[in-house]
Amino acid sequence: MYRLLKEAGAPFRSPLDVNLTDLKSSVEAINFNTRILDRIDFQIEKMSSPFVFYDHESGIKIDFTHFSTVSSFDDVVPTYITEIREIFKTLKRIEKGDIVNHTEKRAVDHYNLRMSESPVIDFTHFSTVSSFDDVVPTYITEIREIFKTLKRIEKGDIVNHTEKRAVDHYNLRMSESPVVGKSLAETLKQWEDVKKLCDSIRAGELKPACGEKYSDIIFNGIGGSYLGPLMLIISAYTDQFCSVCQPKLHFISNSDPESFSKILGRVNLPTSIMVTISKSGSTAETRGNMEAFNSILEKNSLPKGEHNIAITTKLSMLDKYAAEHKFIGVFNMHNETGGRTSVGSPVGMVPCAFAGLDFSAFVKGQSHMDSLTRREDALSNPALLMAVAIHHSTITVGHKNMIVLAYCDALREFAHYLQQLWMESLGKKHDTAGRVHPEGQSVFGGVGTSEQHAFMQQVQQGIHDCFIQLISFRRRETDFPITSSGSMGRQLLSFVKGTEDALVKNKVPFFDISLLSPSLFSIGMLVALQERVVSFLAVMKRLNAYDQPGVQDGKLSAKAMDKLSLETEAAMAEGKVSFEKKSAEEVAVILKFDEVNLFFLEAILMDMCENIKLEGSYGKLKGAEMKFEFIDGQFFFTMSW
Ligand SMILES: O=P(O)(O)OC[C@H]1O[C@](O)(CO)[C@@H](O)[C@@H]1O
Repeated sequence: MYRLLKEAGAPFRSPLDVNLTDLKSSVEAINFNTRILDRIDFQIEKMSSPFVFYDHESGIKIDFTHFSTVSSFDDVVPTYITEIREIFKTLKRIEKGDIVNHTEKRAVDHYNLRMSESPVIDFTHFSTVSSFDDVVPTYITEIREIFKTLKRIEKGDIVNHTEKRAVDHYNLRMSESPVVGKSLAETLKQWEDVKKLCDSIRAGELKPACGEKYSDIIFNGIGGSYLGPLMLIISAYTDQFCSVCQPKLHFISNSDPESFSKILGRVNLPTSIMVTISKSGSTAETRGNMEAFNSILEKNSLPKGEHNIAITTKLSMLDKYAAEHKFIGVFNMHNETGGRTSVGSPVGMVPCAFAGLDFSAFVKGQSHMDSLTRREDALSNPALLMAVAIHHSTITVGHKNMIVLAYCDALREFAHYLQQLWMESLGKKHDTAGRVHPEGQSVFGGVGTSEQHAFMQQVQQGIHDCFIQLISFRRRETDFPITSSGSMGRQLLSFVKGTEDALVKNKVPFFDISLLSPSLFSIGMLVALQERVVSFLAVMKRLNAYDQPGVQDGKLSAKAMDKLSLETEAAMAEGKVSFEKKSAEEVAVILKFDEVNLFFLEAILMDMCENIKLEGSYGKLKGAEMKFEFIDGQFFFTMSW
């Protein structure tokens, strides 16, 4: 700073010859950047006000001005010099791992956990940012806005203006939350309730009418009501979860009769529970799966209540249905918890409880990361550095794609999880002022080294349209000797570093996030870090990160198709309509449809030709036959009874 000031003509002879107040006016006079002005303000505050502690790195300020029993620290501190010496000796012993809890003969490791479990993020090879010292100040206005927005979000202000809602996922894991009823303590209380029910099911204390222990849990949800739970369970058990967990766990997400039928083939229906997860309680795919499951229960004379649990918002369609049918468990989430950020709510709790996982470690990890990403000093805030690096990269080079490569099977679902978090949040047509300004970040990825043998060829040598987020863990729990690398774990490390080295040579920018181990605490930190980066990027790009109007477009069109499909079936069944070699347009006339979407109608007619005989598909058209012909580039349909 001294050098820059000298170059800019400030009248100082040496770095020591600087009076802070003079320095400030000189800086103002030469119109230097505002970040330096802020720093000087802090220094002046620190020097002129001896009762205020301010740590520039973390932004912590403690004001002792009105602690009247201490008139001056200068007088009081020396009277405790012996004790202070002892404090520092003990601090060193604690952090070295010495036994300091003598009654229980234990070391005390919470400081060590926090120190070593925090991620290390290495931006050395993020080549689009040559130096944060240069780049950060260019975004000072955006950074100010970021912290204003962060405070507004955490205070519970309405920040999702299109949906007129607050956004509460940060409050759910905040020790001291300003929003009543939403805090880490409240979340842990709800976790205890969830565990009580799930543990009694797992232990066989709560049984269905047949008297046997529940054997199978089917999680039914989509988007954020599926990706988070699956990601957590995979992080603990990889894809072996189905055979490892008791009761057995299954996931159904899509509307896919084939996979639904496979799940039904694997479970023992009289001892199964479907856990339906839906914030809105009305998502079509999820509702369809629950309806299909319940009609099979009914066919088998099994009561719905004993075989269903719901996670949803109060008074949603699902909440009312669950009350009506006396589901064995209903856990409510808040309206302000967005689907893609709901993993820290009952959406993540219930799957963790059934999988025997400690959800509290996950939210504590989130909470810890939130405190790091609240730091107002850019250089010590990991989310802010990531957001600046990514924003700068998209602006200067135009990188629109982010590849997430996690070197650990535990994170097999992580890229998929991030895809929703990032793309549903940042892929927007309008900015917050309502102007058309399409934005977005395409996210894809998977696990290294597997992807090394899949998409990495293009990344290394093909078009340069992406940057990479690499995630790896420093400590392993087990290992196996192999000759080429010494051990399997060492081979993985060689591949992480080998890939990074090749990326440097091929000039592909990346940053590397490394954590101690894939514990739930670490996964909580990772999730919270990405949530914050997304929040920050949304401010920088002036987007509402919390709505998803584009998804609504597809949902509404599918509803219109549903309506036409039902009307077509009903019209054909009424009077047993027959026709021969008719185009979709002609069929519309036969069925007396005035205005019709022919693109939809042709797809429906084609589907009838292929599936009309299938039990369960077109109930009203039982006994009808249908076929199609393709003549001169057009489809013609024939129907007979
Ligand atoms: O939990 P719900 O309400 O069923 O919604 C499922 C998913 O659908 C969306 O609303 C849109 O895809 C997501 O945001 C959400 O996670």
